[in-house]
Amino acid sequence: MTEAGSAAGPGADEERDLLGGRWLTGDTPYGAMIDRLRDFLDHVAAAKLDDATAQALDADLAAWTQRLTPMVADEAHRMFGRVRDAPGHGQVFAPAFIPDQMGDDSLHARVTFGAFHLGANYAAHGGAVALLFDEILGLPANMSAQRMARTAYLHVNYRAITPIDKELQVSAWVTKVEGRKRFVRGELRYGDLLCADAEGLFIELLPHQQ
Ligand SMILES: CCCCC/C=C\C/C=C\C/C=C\C/C=C\CCCC(=O)SCCNC(=O)CCNC(=O)[C@H](O)C(C)(C)COP(=O)(O)OP(=O)(O)OC[C@H]1O[C@@H](n2cnc3c(N)ncnc32)[C@H](O)[C@@H]1OP(=O)(O)O
Repeated sequence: MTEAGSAAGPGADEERDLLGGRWLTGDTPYGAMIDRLRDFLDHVAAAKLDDATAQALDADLAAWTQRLTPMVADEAHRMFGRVRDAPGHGQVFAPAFIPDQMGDDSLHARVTFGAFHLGANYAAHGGAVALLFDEILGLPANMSAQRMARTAYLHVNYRAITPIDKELQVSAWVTKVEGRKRFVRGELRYGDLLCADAEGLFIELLPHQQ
């Protein structure tokens, strides 16, 4: 594999997005690998390893790092975070959200935080919740934009513990558009319980900022 587009196979989605890259679909070998990587990170985070297991895993990871090093590509040809129908669109740093409804100015999704996103006491890390909101609010902020909109601020209110390993509901909707400015609100719920809400300002970039 030398570049993302050619490696993705016949299932690859050639459509280009606002960032100038390609979107892939989950039925590609890359999509399957990313699903496994997310699951792997949750298993690493949840496990108590003995020394022999840690050493074996370290050796395997070192071999894979070496194998991947010559495949480093420029940003437009990278695949990470570009699997349209994978949880968290294949960005395993982000919690595993699955969009159910996506309009021009709103989004409803399910999300499950795993062990990888644990803060303490089986609750999600506050930074992971903020990361989720950046992704989830950023999508409707960008859907109808001509150019990419960047986060200018993101205000998160933590209202209750956000549990891991439970399916949660997350929503985001544009509340106001003023020139290049898009104001977006979001909520994260576990059933009737409001875990967190957020407000973000996203600013559409000028041509020279892209
Ligand atoms: C699952 C399927 C997916 C399918 C998706 C398909 C398509 C979508 C494609 C792509 C979208 C992809 C992903 C989206 C997801 C996530 C998005 C994450 C985005 C980020 O994670 S991105 C990284 C973090 N982000 C930064 O790295 C920003 C650093 N920063 C800057 O790059 C500049 O700062 C910039 C450009 C923001 C503005 O700079 P600038 O020079 O262009 O504009 P300026 O400063 O003049 O501000 C203009 C007006 O905004 C007001 N204003 C500015 N800042 C304010 C603030 N903080 N508070 C209140 N007001 C503020 C001013 O007061 C003025 O207001 P006024 O016009 O009224 O005077």
